[in-house]
Amino acid sequence: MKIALAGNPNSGKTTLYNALTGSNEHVANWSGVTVDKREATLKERLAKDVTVVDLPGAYSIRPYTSEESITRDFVKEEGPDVIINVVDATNLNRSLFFTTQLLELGIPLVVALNKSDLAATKTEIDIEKLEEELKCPIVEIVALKGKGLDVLIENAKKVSEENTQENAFTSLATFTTIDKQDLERYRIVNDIAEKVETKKEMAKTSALQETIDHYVTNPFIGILLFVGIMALAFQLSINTVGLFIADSLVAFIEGIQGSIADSLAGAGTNEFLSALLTDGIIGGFAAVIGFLPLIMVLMFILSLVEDSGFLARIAMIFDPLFKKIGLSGKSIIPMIVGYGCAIPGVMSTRTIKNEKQRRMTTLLTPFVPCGAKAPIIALFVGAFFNESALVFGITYLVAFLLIILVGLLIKAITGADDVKNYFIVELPEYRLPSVKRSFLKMMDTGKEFAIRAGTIIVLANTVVFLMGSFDFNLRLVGDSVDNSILAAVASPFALLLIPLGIGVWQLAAAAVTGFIAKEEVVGTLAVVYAMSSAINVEEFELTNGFILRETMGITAVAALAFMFFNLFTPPCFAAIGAMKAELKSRKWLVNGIILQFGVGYLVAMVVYQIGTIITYGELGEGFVASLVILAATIVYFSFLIKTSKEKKTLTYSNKVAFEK
Ligand SMILES: Nc1nc2c(ncn2[C@@H]2O[C@H](COP(=O)(O)OP(=O)(O)OP(=O)(O)O)[C@@H](O)[C@H]2O)c(=O)[nH]1
Ligand SMILES: [Mg+2]
Repeated sequence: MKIALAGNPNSGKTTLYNALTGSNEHVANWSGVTVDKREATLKERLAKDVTVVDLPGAYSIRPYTSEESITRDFVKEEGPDVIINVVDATNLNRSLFFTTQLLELGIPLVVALNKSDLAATKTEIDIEKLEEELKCPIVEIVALKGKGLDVLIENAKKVSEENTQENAFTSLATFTTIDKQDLERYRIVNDIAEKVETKKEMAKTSALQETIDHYVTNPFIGILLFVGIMALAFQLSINTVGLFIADSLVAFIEGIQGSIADSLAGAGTNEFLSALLTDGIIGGFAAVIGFLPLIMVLMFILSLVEDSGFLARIAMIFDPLFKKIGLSGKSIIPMIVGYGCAIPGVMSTRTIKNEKQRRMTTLLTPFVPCGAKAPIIALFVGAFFNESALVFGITYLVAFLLIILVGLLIKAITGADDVKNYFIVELPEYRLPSVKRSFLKMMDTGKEFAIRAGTIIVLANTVVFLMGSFDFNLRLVGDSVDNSILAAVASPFALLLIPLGIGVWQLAAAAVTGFIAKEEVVGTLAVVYAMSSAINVEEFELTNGFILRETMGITAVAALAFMFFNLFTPPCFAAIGAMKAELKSRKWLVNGIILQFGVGYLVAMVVYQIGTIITYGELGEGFVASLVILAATIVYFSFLIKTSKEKKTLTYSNKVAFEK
């Protein structure tokens, strides 16, 4: 037997799916989380040989977005034996529109009235009456707590065996146009909802929520809170809890590293080989994995914040700005997802139906610093700044501001569409975040991070170590690393980075390898400076990471520039692959990558040059070159914007001529 879970976005389908099958698919407090279908076997305890399919949320059987069509295609073409229509009981009226459409398919259907825990405080739904109206069984459940699942599955089995699903809404078929049919459907659904539902007076909690929202959605307070929370998250992850765990972890790995080095030396192993193993492979791995506890604690806190509904408020604050750049509030969701990893973030742009908005969002999402970029931020703010927590919070804010500015730029270049943005961000309710779910998410991110550190990163570190150990004649370079292949390959890139204050081949090599995976920036630094110990968490407690500062020989302002360069140039190759899949246009992909490069480079350059003048009262390196680059960029973009305007007027006059 195959059961399909269908219903409106955010109704709790995936929560139910996880509860029914024991899976751990991503659930979040907003619409459009699931963008593809998923299948798993029902827990044996409930019934044997049953497959459950989780589908993306849909408002209507006639799809508006590509993931909604996944839902339609599945229920129409693959014909599940039963549909469980997950209905958010706090939103009955809106949900029934889709329910009536599902009933028309004639597939056995059970309505799972979900979130009945929340609904209890707000409305009262007469279940029997509703069953009569819809002519299908209705089961109250709380997916979150796994309540009512037995009854739900029992009913699903029963309707599937009877297989006599009636369509209670045959009258609708007589309407000739879709629009008229939809209007009539709204009317019918409204009637039903009125008959079966008694709304309670606004509960105290809702009133409190409104008061809170009044303050939190004030841009000034909201953004301040956001920076504060990020700073606190940093403080907790790097200075207390995360540091404590990281300390033991790194000490453990270094212990292993030491004893391997000793035994290799004892066995008289080739010096180069033992260095490759201990400094290159284990050292680089340790440098990256040392950040694991930090990332995990950070993800745990962010996941709590996300679950509480607060992140959606931050999105709200940016909504008017987003509308100004021709995006809608919907574009915010991919960006919130993107703080974990840009790949699912970019993938969730699928929920945006307007093509231009979808493409813009795809290009803007990677500007959000993902989890893999967090070690870079932590390393540099930790080593170079006294107020590291604050700088950490501000970095995320800079990312958001950059998104707005780059959005404006894209809009200016591609020309504004005349799309009206009716979309309103649905503000999920505040609630106590689930520690368990945040914990699971943290473990998930941690696992991913550890796997990457153990595979891609180890591989990349090995290559970097080898390139750094040999010259082109394949002779060991020993201490004169400047003669190595790595130095030779990275030096041309370093030239380009001079106006950014980071024209050092080691840093260039780190930035380039960052495209394999952003953690590798840290990994490469550890290998090229043979300083896994400088990245060792203990050093964060030292006077501002003096060692790191001295080894790199760059100023704090240049460190900031290096960090921004790595954060805001294009994401890793895997994320670029995701961008390619969602953009579905070579032109957008190529120009998009050029744009991301330009932006990351310019931001870093401007920060370095202006920062150097302000902080040290002198001109930065490559000052003249930077002026030339800036001027050239301005000319280039003005040209792009101008030609786009001309093209627009051209098409317009063509059209007028045609109409004449
Ligand atoms: N209070 C309460 N919250 C629930 C319940 N079931 C789900 N939720 C919450 O509702 C939100 C949405 O849950 P999801 O399972 O992601 O919803 P979905 O229907 O899969 O959403 P899309 O994938 O976007 O279509 C999450 O914050 C859940 O924790 C429930 O029974 N009670
Ligand atoms: Mg889902």
